[in-house]
Amino acid sequence: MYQFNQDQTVNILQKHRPRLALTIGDPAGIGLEVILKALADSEVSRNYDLTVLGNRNLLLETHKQLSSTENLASLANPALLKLIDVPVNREITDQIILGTGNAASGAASFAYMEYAIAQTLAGAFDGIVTAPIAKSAWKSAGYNYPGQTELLAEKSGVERFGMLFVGRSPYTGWTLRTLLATTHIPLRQVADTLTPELLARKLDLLVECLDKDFGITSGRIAIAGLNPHSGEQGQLGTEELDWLIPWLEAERQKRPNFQLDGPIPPDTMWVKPSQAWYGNAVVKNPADAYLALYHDQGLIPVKLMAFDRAVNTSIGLPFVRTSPDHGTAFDIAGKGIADATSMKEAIVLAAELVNQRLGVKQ
Ligand SMILES: NC(=O)C1=CN([C@@H]2O[C@H](COP(=O)(O)OP(=O)(O)OC[C@H]3O[C@@H](n4cnc5c(N)ncnc54)[C@H](O)[C@@H]3O)[C@@H](O)[C@H]2O)C=CC1
Ligand SMILES: NCC(=O)COP(=O)(O)O
Repeated sequence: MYQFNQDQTVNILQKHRPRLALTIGDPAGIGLEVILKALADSEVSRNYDLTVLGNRNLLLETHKQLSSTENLASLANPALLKLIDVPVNREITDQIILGTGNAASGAASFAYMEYAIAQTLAGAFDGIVTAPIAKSAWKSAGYNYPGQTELLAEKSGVERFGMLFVGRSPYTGWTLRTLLATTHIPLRQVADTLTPELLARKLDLLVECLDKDFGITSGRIAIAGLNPHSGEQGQLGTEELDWLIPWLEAERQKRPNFQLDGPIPPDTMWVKPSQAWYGNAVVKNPADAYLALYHDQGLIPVKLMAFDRAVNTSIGLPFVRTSPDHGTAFDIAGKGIADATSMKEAIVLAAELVNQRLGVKQ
């Protein structure tokens, strides 16, 4: 039997074009616009095998509509795109109103996601890049999920998963990685939801992901406190003294490869990463990753630094999933002014993660 030598194998792997499904998200939002804009970039469309999952008529209508706005930007030619028309009842698509998320737009975006997940689990794609959906529209359509992440995890049969935001600084090239310990829950529930077991699971996932997806096997992880000034020795909240500090101490014994800093006062935790991001001060040792304890603790700084380019990455799934960090932006849908950088970054990162997992030299 013919045997490939190592160089030939590397060659074949190098030619692998990551096969990515791009779901169009909530069709009343800016999903189709940012996809058409991102795919107009030949670097993106040439290097990856991209298939849009959604609705052909909506794609053509969006292209026509955007071509007639004053804010004309380069758009991909819909005729040249690979597209799968996901079956959605015509009565539903007829009720989609650009700029207004409703039960119909929720039902449609849910159908695109379900289709993408099933096809990816069946091996048709290496990963999924999802345009934004509105959780409220899913709820109106009868689907009660906090977000796409939980649907992806449920359909993939995984219980350990996480929401990691990755942004590459256009100023310094430094990469900000922020994992959220809790995600879409009311603020009132955060303190009761956080436990040493939950944080240990998230830290495990983060360490695995740094290795598998970014080739980082040692370094520094910064972990936020919960209360102002990390509790100020119990005066401003006791979670740090009660369990966060002892938990971190135990983790340090278990993970000699990583310096675990924390609990860092949540307001000052973001000073060094912002300096590393903007390059306006010398930062000796910015962390390889940041663990924020709740949604806004992590996402306010991420969006201040990187709203135009951060990527939401689901970790712990059996395949790659990325998404832009922004939402459906119903207020600007159809106006032609949506910035597609984050969508482009989501596609590029998904492809890099696929290649990294396949062991392809990048
Ligand atoms: N990955 C996802 O599926 C996400 C979905 N969402 C959903 O999106 C919906 C709206 O959420 P919001 O909090 O209003 O956030 P949003 O990100 O949709 O909008 C916030 C503001 O940023 C602007 N904006 C957003 N993306 C932009 C872009 N690419 N270019 C230019 N301007 C942009 C909007 O016009 C708006 O003024 C919610 O239902 C939320 O659940 C929110 C975040 C992520
Ligand atoms: N704030 C992030 C967000 O809403 C993304 O949610 P998901 O739909 O990716 O789970």
